[in-house]
Formats: sequence, structure tokens, C-alpha cells
Amino acid sequence: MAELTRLVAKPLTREAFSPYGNVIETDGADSFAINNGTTERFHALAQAESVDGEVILSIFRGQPFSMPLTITMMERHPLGSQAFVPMQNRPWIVVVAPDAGGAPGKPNAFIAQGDQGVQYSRNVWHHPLISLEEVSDFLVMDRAGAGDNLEECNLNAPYEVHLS
Ligand SMILES: NC(=O)N[C@@H](O)C(=O)O
Ligand code: NI
Repeated sequence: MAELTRLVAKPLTREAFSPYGNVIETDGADSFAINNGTTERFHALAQAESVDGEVILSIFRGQPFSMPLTITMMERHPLGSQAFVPMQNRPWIVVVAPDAGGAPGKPNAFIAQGDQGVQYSRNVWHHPLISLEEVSDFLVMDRAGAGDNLEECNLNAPYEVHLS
């Protein structure tokens, strides 16, 4: 088995995640009152992108992974963005990577809190959903339509994701 490179998950912040997309959270976001002041709207935290087809909402029920977790591949969606918002307020893991000549470069891992969602911008390398602790539901917004919207690629070496 190839040497495992240790990857420590960092706290998810808008700034650190900005090269890859948006963090969907109320902390630090502007808001305004609607519904006669009975509701606060945190407006346009992310904008879905689809080159064609339609944008849909789904629920992904993720099996929990134990840590440390060895990752060997990444994927991306060339035809649209993909957003994940946790529905049961449990932490989860986000792994993204820059593009390096059409393949994922060195991955970055983040620990997301249960009130943090993310949107991967179109064509951004990311690892498939990594739930923690218990089976967890996520509201997912992404593109549906004709054509192949899933590109997978092995990492040049396996990484072992750690929480600390
Ligand atoms: N393939 C699929 O629908 N899920 C992945 O895109 C993922 O990011 O979890
Ligand atoms: Ni995906």
C-alpha cells in the first residue's frame, strides 16, 4: 500500500473555502426581516449554476465514516454546481482540491459544523459526501439533465484524513 499522507481537517470558513465555492451559513451573513418581522432572510448565500438542464433539490442520506479516513479519489461536476446542507445539525467532513492539469491537486480537508453547508462551484474537485457519527441527511441542490455530469479521478497518492 502506498505511503499515506496525513491530511488534518481545518475548521471550515468562508475565506478558506472561497477558492472552491461558498459556505452556506448564517454566521457573518447579511440578513433582512420579512413576513412582518417574523422571519429573518439570509439572502443568496450561494447561487446555483447549471450550464443546461435544470437545478433540483434532493436529500442524500449518508452513512457515517469513522476517522481517520483514507481517501483515494475525487470527483467533479462539469455541468453544474452542487450544494450540501446538513439537516440534523451534525458535523461532517468536506474535502476539496485545486485542479492540476485536469486532475485533482493536493487535497484540503475541512471539518464543517452542523450549521454549515457548502456549495462546490461547477467543476471543483471534491470527495463524495463524508458524514460523521450517525446516518445523516443532507439537502442537496445540483444539476439534472442529459450528459455526463460526473467526472471521477484517482488521487496521485492516498491521503489519510484526520480530525486533529
Ligand atoms: N454522485 C453523487 O450524486 N454524489 C456526489 O456528487 C457527492 O458529491 O456526494
Ligand atoms: Ni459531488
